[in-house]
Amino acid sequence: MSPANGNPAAIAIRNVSKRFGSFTAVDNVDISVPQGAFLVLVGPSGCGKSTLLRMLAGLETPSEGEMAFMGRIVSDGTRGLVADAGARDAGLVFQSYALWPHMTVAGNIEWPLKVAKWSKADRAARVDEVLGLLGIAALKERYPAEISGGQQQRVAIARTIGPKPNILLFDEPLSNLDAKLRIEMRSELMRIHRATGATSVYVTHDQVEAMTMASHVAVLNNGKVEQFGAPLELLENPRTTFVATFLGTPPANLIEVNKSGDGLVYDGLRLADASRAEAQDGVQLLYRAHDLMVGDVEGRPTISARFEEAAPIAGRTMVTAFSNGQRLTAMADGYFRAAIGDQISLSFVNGPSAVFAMSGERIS
Ligand SMILES: Nc1ncnc2c1ncn2[C@@H]1O[C@H](COP(=O)(O)OP(=O)(O)OP(=O)(O)O)[C@@H](O)[C@H]1O
Repeated sequence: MSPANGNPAAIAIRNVSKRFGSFTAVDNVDISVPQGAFLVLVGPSGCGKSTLLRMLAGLETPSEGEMAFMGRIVSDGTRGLVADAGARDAGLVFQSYALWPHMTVAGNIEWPLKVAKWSKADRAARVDEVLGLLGIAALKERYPAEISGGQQQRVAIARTIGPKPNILLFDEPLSNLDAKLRIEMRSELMRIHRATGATSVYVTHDQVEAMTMASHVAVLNNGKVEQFGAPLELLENPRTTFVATFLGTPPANLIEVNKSGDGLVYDGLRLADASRAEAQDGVQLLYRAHDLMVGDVEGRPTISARFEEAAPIAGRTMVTAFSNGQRLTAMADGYFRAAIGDQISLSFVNGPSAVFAMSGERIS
């Protein structure tokens, strides 16, 4: 449906909450994305992402708030209104493929087109088109039991995009695939998203998936949106410690420090200027892994830590070590090895990239 005037958001979620009894699974979520956006809902298990997606799909009714696609209300909690799946113009891909076992690949893809009353000729042309788009034309006459898990997932995606929905909804669609296939399918999905021109919403607990695929990311925690924005904006400008430590690879370090004189001090070591903490006495400093280097660096604060593990990444090494019971992630140039339990030096080569109150809110 075309917008009446201006450019309404392809998807607008307005103050939506969902309660199950006295439990609030989705808490006053308010986000909008433009047409063609790839919105990723990311967060730990139980944070409410699937419930939010199920409301977008029309499988759950909001307890409060409303959802609009292209300016048209599709769910309204106050009135208990939920437009059915057909009227929403949205297609859903689950993590389980749920193909119809008694139908061939072509039959599976054709079925929703039959339901939507496409002509026979149009159906045949569209089935061939999406088979080509997903690179599975050779599997056309096979049955689901005769193809691999990765191929089944492609068929499920082909079946969903067949009727050309304006909105594509994905619920952890890659979680059943092995690591290599998952990376391949990530780029495939992006290609399909662009080729269809649809607006996509994608649920995952995998922050790497979120950062690689998204045009917009909503980080959810306990049913609330902790932060919403472009992936790099969230990485460079996290508003809370939750966002700062949930996003980013390798994981970031949060170091608790206290004010002492004009400095912020960790274990007797001055790490930053006290002015960074404003009026607070104790704060948390954020250091990305590359801000903490293995070894002594002249003129930089250095601590001793107990070596735990080393993982080579692109010619460098990600090192995990413990200091005062705290897990730290640092980088070493080239390949680095030590015996578990060895004491190693870690240097803070850069200042903290952010300062947070003990409550988790950003200060500076
Ligand atoms: N039908 C239901 N009745 C009661 N509680 C529910 C229902 N559906 C979900 N919940 C609860 O709501 C919360 C959010 O669930 P949801 O499935 O949306 O989380 P999620 O972020 O998708 O988690 P996961 O990554 O584990 O799938 C959970 O605590 C869950 O137990």
